[in-house]
Amino acid sequence: MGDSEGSGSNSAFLQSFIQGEKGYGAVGAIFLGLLIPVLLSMAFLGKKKIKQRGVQVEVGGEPGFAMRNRRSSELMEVPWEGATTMAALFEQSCKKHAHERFLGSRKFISKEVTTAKDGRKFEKLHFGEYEWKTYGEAFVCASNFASGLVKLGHSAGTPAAIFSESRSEWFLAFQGCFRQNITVVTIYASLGEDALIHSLNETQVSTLICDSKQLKKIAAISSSLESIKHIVYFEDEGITIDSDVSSAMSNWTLSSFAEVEKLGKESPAHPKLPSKSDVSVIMYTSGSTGFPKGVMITHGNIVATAAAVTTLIPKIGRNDAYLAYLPLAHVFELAAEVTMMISGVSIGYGSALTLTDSSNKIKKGTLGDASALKPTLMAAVPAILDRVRDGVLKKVDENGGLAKKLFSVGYKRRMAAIEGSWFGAWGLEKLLWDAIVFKQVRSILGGRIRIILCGGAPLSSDTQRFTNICMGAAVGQGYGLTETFAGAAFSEMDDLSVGRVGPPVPCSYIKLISWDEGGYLITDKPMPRGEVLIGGFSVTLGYFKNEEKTNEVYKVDEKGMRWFYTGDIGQFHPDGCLEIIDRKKDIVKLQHGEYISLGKVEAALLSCNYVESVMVHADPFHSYCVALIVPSRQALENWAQGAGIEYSDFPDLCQKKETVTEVQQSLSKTAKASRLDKFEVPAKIKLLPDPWTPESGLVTAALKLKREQLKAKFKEDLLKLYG
Ligand SMILES: Nc1ncnc2c1ncn2[C@@H]1O[C@H](COP(=O)(O)OP(=O)(O)OP(=O)(O)O)[C@@H](O)[C@H]1O
Repeated sequence: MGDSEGSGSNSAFLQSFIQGEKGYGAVGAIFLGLLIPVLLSMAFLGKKKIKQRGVQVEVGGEPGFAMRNRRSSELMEVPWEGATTMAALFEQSCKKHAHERFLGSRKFISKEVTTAKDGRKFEKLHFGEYEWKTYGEAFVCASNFASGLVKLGHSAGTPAAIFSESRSEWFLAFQGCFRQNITVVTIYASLGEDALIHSLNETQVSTLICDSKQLKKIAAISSSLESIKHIVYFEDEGITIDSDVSSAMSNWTLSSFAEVEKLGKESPAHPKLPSKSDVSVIMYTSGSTGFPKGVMITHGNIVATAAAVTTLIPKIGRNDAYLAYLPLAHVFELAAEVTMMISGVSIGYGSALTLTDSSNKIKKGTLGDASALKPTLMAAVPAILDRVRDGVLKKVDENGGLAKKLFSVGYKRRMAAIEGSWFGAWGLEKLLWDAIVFKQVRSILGGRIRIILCGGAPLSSDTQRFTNICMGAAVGQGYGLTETFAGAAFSEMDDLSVGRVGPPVPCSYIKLISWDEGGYLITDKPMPRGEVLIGGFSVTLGYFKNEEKTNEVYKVDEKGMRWFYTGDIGQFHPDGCLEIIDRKKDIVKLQHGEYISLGKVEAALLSCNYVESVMVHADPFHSYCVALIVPSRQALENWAQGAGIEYSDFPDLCQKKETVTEVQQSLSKTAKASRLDKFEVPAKIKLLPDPWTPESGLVTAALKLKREQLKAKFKEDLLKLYG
């Protein structure tokens, strides 16, 4: 009774308010207009249940806090019965999708060299449409290639190496090798001479498969290569083989991919198929922590990761097109392409330098790879997405005026919606912003991207949001290592949170163990924290010819499960998702006992407008850190112009006292906004004019810092900063 009276009087009150009994009608309507959504969203938030994505699980081995994917109580090993090896998976997938498009390459039309105002020369390429091989044709081609290798005389029991940029022949040669159970050594096309010689000799490779661009490099080191007998090269139009190259290789056979394929077609060999425990790949790590290590990956490891990841990409299938441009020698790209293959996706190859219509190597007026393919899926490492974001924001800034205002309002409205607010832009308003602002941004990547797989390094929250809003794509963040054939954690597409890498993939467990020395404990509140261990079918055999290192970081528990100790530090959220918060090797204890996490500080400083690349260095015998910075040329030159600074060239601008002060002040602001501690803000900095590229050996192919190489190259500068 009381209740009904209460509600009756309430409704009477509201009624009178709306009807304007006291003259407040319009104000009342506005008030209600605001109040109702607030009440509704409070009610909604109150009821919102956390979606459980990972489930705690009891496992063997060292005590810790372990999690599995909620989807399957048993770890997943294969995508379907009988597909236990890469060779079986390839054959079955090719049969299943025989008439679908599989591997696509763009037709080369012409090449020209242009000269910039400052005299620098640039190669510009003109490509045509994609030309495709179906799954069925790819199987025939790989089988012929395998027979060709036998006919060529490849010694059974020795590995073959692939040393090339990503392209369809890479994938075909890779699959071909498995039809004769040949282990494949993968090598980055950007690898320097010493590391190349080391990896080829260490693994005693007898057949080296490469793109024709690499032939000169190989000829130059031919006298240091101990085991090579055959070279197979992928032909490229416009590249001919010099006589010096063939004479340096006179002790070896030298054949093109097409010749080997033809050889095999003429004399087919019986397939010699592998078993799941055979080593399929020896993959060298990217080398962010020192000299690359050769990881022995079994057929079972590849199959398990691909099977698990396929279940996590909604509606993946033959209607999808995947843009492949990252190096296949990196585990993340290889795992992604095998996942695509399982699902009958078409894979179109491109390159980082020809990706968009305005890419460096694309001739003006011709289409970049993304415009030609119009992909629905692609992979990226965070550094690439950061660059896309910076590029778009710079362009918006340059345009200024109404376009900039609209972008800013649209972005804020969509951001509010994505972060769960009822007041953000949903429904029709979302469509409107997409049409007037974001459609143009999306067209850079062909306009159809629905999911971007991102992994290999931490992705900043800003960039993840930018990708969601401007690219209209969900970001599937993958966490993994070469040692676990990528498969460790993968975020789900309906999870709109940032900074996390999702629950364990269904083929692996993830366990946190306490790291007392670093102060990360599984008993920590509100979330358990500790070193990340990965156990299950994706965990590889260990390091090639390095038992000591293998025994240090791989352990088998009493139940026979293999665990890999990653050295990464993570924490588990209540929904079972993992967040990577640190890396053991990146943590330095300063003179007064504070711990500084170099990676964390670098990630924060990268959001400073002036910073293109940064390496923070901390000497344990000092109480502060210092930093090497490659500044953003355009940002610095704009500032110099505005501030009336005179300089002869960019290196001169970088060494000016005023420039260093300006960048340092800006860094302090960024550090403050990111809530860094005082000891985390670099006390001194050195500005370096030349960018760090994989070719310079200062960053990995996934664009991660190679600290040891950077420290060696800039030893004098670092000493001076501490002087
Ligand atoms: N999504 C991610 N978020 C945060 N860090 C990641 C993510 N994915 C990978 N990483 C980092 O990358 C590492 C694995 O990289 P990779 O296997 O390429 O070798 P590397 O560690 O860079 O090279 P090396 O072992 O030679 O130093 C992980 O240990 C982790 O530190």
